Amino acid sequence: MKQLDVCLTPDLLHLHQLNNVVVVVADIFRATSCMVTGLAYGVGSITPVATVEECKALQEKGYFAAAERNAMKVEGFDLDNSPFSYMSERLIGSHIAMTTTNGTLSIAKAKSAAVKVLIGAFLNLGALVNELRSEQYDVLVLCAGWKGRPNLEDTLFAGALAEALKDEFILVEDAALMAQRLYQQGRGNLLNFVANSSHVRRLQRLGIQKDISYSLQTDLYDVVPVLRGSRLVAMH
Ligand SMILES: O=C(O)[C@H](CS(=O)(=O)O)OP(=O)(O)O
Repeated sequence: MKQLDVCLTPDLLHLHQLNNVVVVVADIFRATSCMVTGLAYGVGSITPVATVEECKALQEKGYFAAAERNAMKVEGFDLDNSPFSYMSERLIGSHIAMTTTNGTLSIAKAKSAAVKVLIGAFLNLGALVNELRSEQYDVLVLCAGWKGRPNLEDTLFAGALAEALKDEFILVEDAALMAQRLYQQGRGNLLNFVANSSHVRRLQRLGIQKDISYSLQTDLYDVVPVLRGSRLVAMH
């Protein structure tokens, strides 16, 4: 039987074997919610990069560029890290370069070794579950966390995936069981469950409220972003 494991933060990724593993990167607030939204709204591709400098270089080549650090847009870039910014008509068919504090760094860490990198959010949970059911490989959910620390919302998402796939995948390690049990506890009201979390408090301090409830909605979109070369594109 296939195995599903959870890496609670990218700083623990060195403990995981990624050969023949599909990695699902999750950064609920807000990078992977942006990626799913953008591709659902018709963005052509999103190139995740780890640094602001790499993002700038792609902007100079004609990409729309999204650069965020500590939840704020970096000066000189076109887009911030709000999913609502990815709903614009001007982005349909466009190529976006994106760097964020935690999410794109996690993708950069996973991409060299994984057999495939997929992007997960509550927004595309059902589509992702269907995709993973037909995968022949083990799955690792990589939670982006916050600057090397685990966080509640990404772990909840990992738990939602573990719960949905529990008949097809064995949950071998305690991190997967912890995530699953956390989700079982919180699923009745995700918004309430994350209310005092560090990321929610940080976003609220900056007046960013609507992204929180938006990103906790389940199954809004049928799109599964997959990394092809350096670009994330919609899988089907
Ligand atoms: O913009 C975000 O929500 C975060 C920034 S921080 O974690 O609040 O500093 O970036 P992300 O890479 O999407 O976690």
